[in-house]
Amino acid sequence: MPEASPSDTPVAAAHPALTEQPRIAVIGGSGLYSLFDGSDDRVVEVTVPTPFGETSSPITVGRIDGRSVAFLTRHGADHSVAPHRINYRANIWALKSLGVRAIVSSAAVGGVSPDVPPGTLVLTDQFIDRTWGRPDTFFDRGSVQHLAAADPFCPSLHGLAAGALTAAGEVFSSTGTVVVIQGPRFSTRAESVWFRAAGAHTVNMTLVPEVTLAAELNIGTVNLSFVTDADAGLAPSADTPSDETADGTADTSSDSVSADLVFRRLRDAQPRIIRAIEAIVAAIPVDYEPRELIAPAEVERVLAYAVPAAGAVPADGAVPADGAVLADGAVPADGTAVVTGSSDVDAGRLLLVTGGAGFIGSAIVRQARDRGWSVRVLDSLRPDVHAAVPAAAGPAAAVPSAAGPAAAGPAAAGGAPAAGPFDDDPGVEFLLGDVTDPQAVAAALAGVTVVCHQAAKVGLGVDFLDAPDYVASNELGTAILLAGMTRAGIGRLVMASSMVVYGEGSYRRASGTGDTLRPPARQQSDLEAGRFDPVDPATGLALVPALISEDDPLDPRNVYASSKLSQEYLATSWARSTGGRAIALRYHNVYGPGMPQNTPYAGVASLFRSAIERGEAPRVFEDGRQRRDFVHVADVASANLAALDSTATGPDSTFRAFNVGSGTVHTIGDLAEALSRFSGGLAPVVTGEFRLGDVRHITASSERLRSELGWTPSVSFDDGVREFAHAPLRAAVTER
Ligand SMILES: CSC[C@H]1O[C@H](OP(=O)(O)O)[C@H](O)[C@@H]1O
Ligand SMILES: Nc1ncnc2[nH]cnc12
Repeated sequence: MPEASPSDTPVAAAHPALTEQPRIAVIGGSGLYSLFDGSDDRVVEVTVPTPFGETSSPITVGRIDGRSVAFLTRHGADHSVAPHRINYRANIWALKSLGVRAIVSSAAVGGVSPDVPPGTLVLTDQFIDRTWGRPDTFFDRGSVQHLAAADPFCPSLHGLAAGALTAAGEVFSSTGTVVVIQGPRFSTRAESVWFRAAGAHTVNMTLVPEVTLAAELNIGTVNLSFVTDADAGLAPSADTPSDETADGTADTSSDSVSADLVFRRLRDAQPRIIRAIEAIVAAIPVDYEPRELIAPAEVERVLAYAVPAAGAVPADGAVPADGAVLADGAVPADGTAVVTGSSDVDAGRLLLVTGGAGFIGSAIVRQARDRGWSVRVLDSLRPDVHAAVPAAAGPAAAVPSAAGPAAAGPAAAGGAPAAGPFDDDPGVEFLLGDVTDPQAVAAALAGVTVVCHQAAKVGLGVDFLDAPDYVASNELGTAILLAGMTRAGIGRLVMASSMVVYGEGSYRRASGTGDTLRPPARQQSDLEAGRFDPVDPATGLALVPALISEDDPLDPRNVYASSKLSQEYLATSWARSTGGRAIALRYHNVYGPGMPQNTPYAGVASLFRSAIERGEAPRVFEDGRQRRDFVHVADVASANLAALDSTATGPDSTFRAFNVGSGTVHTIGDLAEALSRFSGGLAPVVTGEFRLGDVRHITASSERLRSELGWTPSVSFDDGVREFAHAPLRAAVTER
């Protein structure tokens, strides 16, 4: 029992419901869902909100041997949190915030070595990590820290625990290397044999990253494991006398692992395990000081991360306590990134917007910030779109990008933090880098909950020589992003697609009879002769344009279009093979403030606006009667936010495409006329010129987006064009 000392004086509690700081915590593994006597009215239950989301369970604070001790059960009180989905960061951050310095963790383990047969208590002192995709550090943004992990468990707590168990008359193994597997499945026989050959004694699913996260916050951990089973069955070996079966293999089937066996053995052993835990707790001196493996100032910085406002994360469990998916919501507590109290389920969490410095991307970033997200932007600031490029602050060892000509510019920064377009908002982290650069993508994905993929080379382009750049930027970029997401265990994606995947719009026969149909690509000779409208081959009459729906056939007619469709197919394959949820938003004609001007990739609204600004008449191609759906960029951004929300729930392995259009049909001539009128510029000139790759009419039904995601556009054509007539465009790109 510890001697009373001056530092025995209770320390003021960090939580309003507590009168004293618990310096010691017990984390209960399987079978250990409560520690204190329920009838003890001094036991207090607290729910600690964290920057990383919910803890596995509320934390109970009671007394062991006169000491205030916090208890948290790792899988939740009803064992509802699977090992790979435990929100380890939330659990450890919450304990640290209460003042905990020492953790006694309990775990059920399988024995893979004859040294630790079922029934053995083991003081684990080493691990081999076979987990993946778990957010496993507090230092993945802002400041990078590298934990010295040679002895991940605290040697002094280990010594104290060994002494306490010996004094209590326990028989135990004072050393043990655990292999931590991803779970929730158990190991194959081959894996089990391999673990043993690698020198491991036990196997478990939860000790990593729990112990290293605790160490990152300078909390010492001692682990008490109970061997419940012989894993896949001990492999025969020279030093193992085994019961042999007829075919000569070892018969350890009675101890082979099953969940039932684990829970049964834990139940039987529970009094012994609790006695051992109590003995260890009692042996920890009140003045125990953990190792300072990380500079205290860095730990303080993590502790100072802003906690989402109450209500930002529903308490009803709508957001699972899921470290792997919820990932990083941590933001510096400088007041700038604190959640505004929105009821957004993802508020405070980290959203990656690729291409977030672009016209549409930056509108998404702004709306996401308004909704309480933390946002990271990965953007290469392509010189063919972005006029002014800040100097890269990244490493000199540039990682070349495959994005073709554009890569010669700032894209080579490899995902380094850089001065960028969001410098006025510390809640936005800007990384200069290209989605075709796997290292930049890996850096950008760290700690991310959901990805909004806007980075792309857009527009009809100059000529076919643009093809490699379209394919590299859009197809290869998406493949690299999806591979990175798979590696990082991120399962939610919203991506920018385009109406161009349909090719020509949808039409009906003049008679109104029959299904909708799709005319073939227009002929040069027809266009030269001013025959712009597709005709019904059967009657020679002009076809009547109809709204296109997501189930209409896909018919990409240029390289840009095929690259967008390929992005959709990649996302479909990714969702199918990883269990992810992907949404593609097929944008119709987006316009609004911040549109890039005078590039071959700019939309028609920007070309008209630029002409008017130069004092020229907007030049309208064909006869100006081409029908389009002009949708304001703010509405496109809100569609993205609705789509991002919807990926938080619903079935896994899904891909769904949605049109994004205003629902009102206008002609290109209407747009030119309205822009001239609202800006007081020259009236448009209808030139009869044409581009072979253009389609005649294409207008969207956005019914699916409205009915399934509850989205409605908020900017009317008149209001939007009036504003756009005077709104700033993105700076002009000059030759470099
Ligand atoms: C049926 S095994 C369940 C569970 O138990 C073990 O660990 P812990 O005691 O930390 O919960 C195992 O690794 C699994 O996580
Ligand atoms: N055999 C085993 N493998 C992984 N985790 C376990 N927990 C208890 N037994 C286990």
